[in-house]
Amino acid sequence: MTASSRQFAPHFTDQEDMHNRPKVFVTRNIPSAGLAKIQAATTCEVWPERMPPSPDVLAEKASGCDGVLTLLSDRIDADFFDAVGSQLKVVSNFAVGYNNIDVAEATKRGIVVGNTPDVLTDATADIAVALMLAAGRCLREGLENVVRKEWQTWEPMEFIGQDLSGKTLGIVGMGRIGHATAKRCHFGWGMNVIYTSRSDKPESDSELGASRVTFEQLLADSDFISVHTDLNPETSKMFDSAAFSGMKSNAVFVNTARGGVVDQDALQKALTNGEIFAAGLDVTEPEPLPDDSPLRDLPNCFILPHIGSGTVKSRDAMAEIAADNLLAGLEGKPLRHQVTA
Ligand SMILES: NC(=O)C1=CN([C@@H]2O[C@H](COP(=O)(O)OP(=O)(O)OC[C@H]3O[C@@H](n4cnc5c(N)ncnc54)[C@H](O)[C@@H]3O)[C@@H](O)[C@H]2O)C=CC1
Ligand SMILES: O=C(O)C(=O)CO
Repeated sequence: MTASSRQFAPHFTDQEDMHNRPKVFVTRNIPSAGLAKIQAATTCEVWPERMPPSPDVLAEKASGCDGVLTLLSDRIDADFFDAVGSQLKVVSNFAVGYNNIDVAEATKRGIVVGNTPDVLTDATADIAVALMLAAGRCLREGLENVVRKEWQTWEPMEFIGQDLSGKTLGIVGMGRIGHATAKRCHFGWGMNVIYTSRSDKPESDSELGASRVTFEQLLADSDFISVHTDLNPETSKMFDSAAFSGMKSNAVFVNTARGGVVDQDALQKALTNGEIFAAGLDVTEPEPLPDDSPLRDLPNCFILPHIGSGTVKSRDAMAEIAADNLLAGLEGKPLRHQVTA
C-alpha cells in the first residue's frame, strides 16, 4: 500500500456492514492498481462491457451513488446530475482531459471533480513524436505497400517524406505534454521550437530555447505542428480551413489533444489538395470515426485509436490516482488532483 492510498482509503473493515459503505459506479474495467482500492472500500459496481453504457444506462447505474469513476467517453452534464440524485459527491475522471464533464455545473451542486495529470505526460508525448515520424515519413503508405504485396523493388522516387532534423516545431498549447513533446524534438532532432500559449512559458524558453509566437506566425513558420491544448470554447475547431491554408505545404499536422480542436472537413480538404503534407491523429471527433469518414482512406493521414496514455505504467498510475480521487471525494477530503471550472 502506498502512502497516498493509506491517506485516502476510508476506514472500513470486513466486519462493518456492507450497507454503510459508500456506493459507487465505475463506468469501465480499469487496471487493478486502482480498482482493487475502490472495491476494498466501497460497494462498487463496474460496467463489465467493452462499449460504454448509453447515457440513460449510465444515469440509471449511477443513480443513488455517492461517487462515479468515469471515462472520457462518458458525458457528465446537468441532465446526468439531475438523473442520479443529490447524494453524488464526487466524479473522478480516468483521464487528464475533462472536457466530457460540465465542471461548472458539478461545482454549483457541490460535487468535486478529479483528473489524472502528469503520469501520462511522457507516454502521450511519445505518441505525438511517433505520429510526427509516421505521418512525416509516409509509414502508412509504406506499410500498406508491403501488406498488399505491392512491394516490387527499392523505389528511388516513392515514399519520400519530411526530415525532422533541424526543422521548426510549432507546439499549440505549451502545457505538460506540449513541453515534453518539444523536449524530445529539441534534444532528439535539434528542432527549433516555437509555441502558442495563454501565458509565457519561461521554463520552455530557457530549457528549449523556445519562443512564444502568434497563432498565425506558428502556422506560417512550422514544419511540424503538434496540438496539446485542452478542448475549450477557445480551442474548439481552431484548426479550420483558414488555419490549414496558413500552413506550409510541407507541414505535418499532429493532434494528440482532442478531435474537437479540428474542423475535420477542412483537414480532409487540406490533405487532399496538398495544402499540407500529412497528418497524424491520435484523437478524432467522434471516436471512432464513422466507417465512411474520408479521413480513414487518405494515405497521408495516419490515425491511431486514442492510445496516447496507453502504457502499463501510465494506465496503472492513472487508475491509482483516479481511485484516490474517488475515495478522497467520498470522505470529503482534498483530492490528489481536483479540477475547477
Ligand atoms: N491522446 C491522449 O491519449 C491524451 C490526450 N490528452 C489531451 O491533452 C491535453 C493536454 O494535457 P496536458 O498537457 O496534461 O494539459 P495542460 O493543462 O498541462 O496543457 C494544456 C495547455 O494548453 C493551453 N491552452 C489552453 N487554451 C489555449 C489556447 N487557446 N491557445 C494556446 N494554448 C492554450 C493551456 O494554457 C495549457 O498550457 C488534455 O487536456 C487532453 O485533452 C492528454 C493525455 C492523453
Ligand atoms: O487522459 C486523457 O485526457 C486522455 O485522452 C487519455 O488518457
